Amino acid sequence: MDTTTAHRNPWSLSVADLTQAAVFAALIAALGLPGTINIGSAGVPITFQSLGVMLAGAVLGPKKGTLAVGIFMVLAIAGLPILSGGRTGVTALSSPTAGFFIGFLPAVIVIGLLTAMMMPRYRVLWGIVINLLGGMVVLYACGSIGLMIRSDMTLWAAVATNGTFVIGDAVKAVVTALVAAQVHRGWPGLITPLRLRRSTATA
Ligand SMILES: O=C(O)CCCC[C@@H]1SC[C@@H]2NC(=O)N[C@@H]21
Repeated sequence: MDTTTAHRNPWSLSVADLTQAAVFAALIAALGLPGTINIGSAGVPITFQSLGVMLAGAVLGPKKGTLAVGIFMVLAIAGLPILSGGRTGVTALSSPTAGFFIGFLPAVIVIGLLTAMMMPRYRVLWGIVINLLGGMVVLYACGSIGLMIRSDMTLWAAVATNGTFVIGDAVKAVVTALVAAQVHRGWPGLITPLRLRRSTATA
């Protein structure tokens, strides 16, 4: 059986894939250990866990990255206090951070898919744009919807709340792209390139 990256079923999962996803789920949990910084009254903390979500998508791609964030979220909802500040997923879902917590999933999917479309060559500038798109635009959109539902905020108040996070999250997007570029240089093939159209080339 041919097991090269080019010929593998893109949706199959090997033991190595599962291991990588588990390691990143643990990394996201560990990034919650430094605790939280609460600025403003919205009840949404500054956390390093969104850095972990960006890293999962940019380093592992859509399949393994989504699995990593999925494992992390399932463990949090199951009651492990692995969210920043020692909270569980159930606490998060009933709090102002609900939209951000749920938004981790679409964020990693968008980052993973766009990164896989850029591969096999990781370009730092495009990586930064992709991380900003998934880790800020998509995540903030979900977070704002959550704030409107959980905190009865108006759309504008909810969107304005994100202003607190912009600089920190932009730095996370840059750091993620730099780390991902190094990883993909040293470990080509970690992400299966994604093409929208089937190649018709006959070698
Ligand atoms: O722990 C939770 O329930 C989720 C916290 C989400 C915090 C969001 S993620 C995007 C933005 N950047 C941060 O540093 N904090 C917020």
